Amino acid sequence: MADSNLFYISLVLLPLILLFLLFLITRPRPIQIPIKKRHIFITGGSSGIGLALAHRAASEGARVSILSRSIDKLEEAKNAIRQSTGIDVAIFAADVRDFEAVQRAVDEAGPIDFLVVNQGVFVAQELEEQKLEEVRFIIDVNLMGSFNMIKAALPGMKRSRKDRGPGSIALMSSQAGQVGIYGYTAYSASKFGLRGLAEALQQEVIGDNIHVSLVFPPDTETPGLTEENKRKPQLTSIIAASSGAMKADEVAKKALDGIKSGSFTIPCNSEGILLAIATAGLSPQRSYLMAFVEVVAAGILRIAALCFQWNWYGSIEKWHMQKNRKHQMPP
Ligand SMILES: NC(=O)C1=CN([C@@H]2O[C@H](COP(=O)(O)OP(=O)(O)OC[C@H]3O[C@@H](n4cnc5c(N)ncnc54)[C@H](OP(=O)(O)O)[C@@H]3O)[C@@H](O)[C@H]2O)C=CC1
Ligand SMILES: CCCCCCCCCCCCCCCC(=O)[C@@H](N)CO
Repeated sequence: MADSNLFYISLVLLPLILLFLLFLITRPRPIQIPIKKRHIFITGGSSGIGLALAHRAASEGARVSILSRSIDKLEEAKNAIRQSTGIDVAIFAADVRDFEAVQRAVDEAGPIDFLVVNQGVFVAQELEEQKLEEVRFIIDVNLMGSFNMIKAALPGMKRSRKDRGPGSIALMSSQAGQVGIYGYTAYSASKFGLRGLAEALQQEVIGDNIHVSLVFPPDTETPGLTEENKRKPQLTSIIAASSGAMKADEVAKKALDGIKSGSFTIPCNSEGILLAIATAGLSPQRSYLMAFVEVVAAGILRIAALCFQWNWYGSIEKWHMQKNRKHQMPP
């Protein structure tokens, strides 16, 4: 009798002790970063997720700047935001691959509170088919372009922190930046790269009251995705369908809410939450409740991950078999 009481007490007590321990040790500490009347600078803000973010930030009362290459698309975005919110955003035409151009834009835009590094290009193709030039292009825009943006904006962001309160640097990764996917060798490499950048950067800028976020969207309905879908390996589509597609505005809402609460990892849909827990690794975690979930679910999610791999390798095998059968067919 006494034994079974002890069993039930520890069943409740042990998780509570773990919860309390995690409450004590999770770092960095929780934070809220207000957005009203503060300056948000969004790269790739003329289309898709970036444009949806600009809309949202403007309607929440932020001062918004957007940067991308095409001035026509920027003007169009500016008009669309003015029509729906009555607010004027500042536009900057620059290629993130050009550091001097990026620096000029940042200087002209004034002190930044929220930097959202969202520009990105994606062409899904097997590495054997993909030209090295295209690999380089993807890495240059997605990864080196992000370095250029952060290098240009960081000194000003640091300087203005004392009078302006906490700041944020958010990077737009992808679920293909949490797990490698067929057809995304270059793209996944560029997005995995952002994670290393973000984890290291957070340690470097925490002392300046700057908080780093990484957003991991699934397939999202944007002009970029429409373009990508025109030539996408079948297996890429099959595997990526493991995670449900979203609308740009839904991703923008998740992203902005996560950024305002200083979350390091920002998943966007329910598969994304599973992925975030399964790939938590050594990423910082501000929420002791999420840390608790990560600890308790680690084993079972590893099993889930292995099931996904089992399913994906099954699809790959089936695809090869069908291809071979076609080849063997008599003319
Ligand atoms: N849509 C999706 O399925 C998903 C997208 N993502 C990521 O979200 C981000 C946004 O994607 P999405 O909205 O779909 O993309 P879009 O193609 O719709 O928009 C991309 C934006 O980036 C700008 N851009 C592209 N290259 C450069 C460059 N060299 N310098 C400056 N700006 C540039 C584009 O403008 P311009 O061409 O005029 O320069 C445009 O404003 C990307 O980082 C992408 O990898 C992540 C997961 C899923
Ligand atoms: C353990 C639990 C696992 C949970 C489910 C895993 C599902 C993974 C699906 C990955 C989809 C990747 C889409 C990339 C979208 C993108 O970035 C492109 N559209 C280019 O823009």
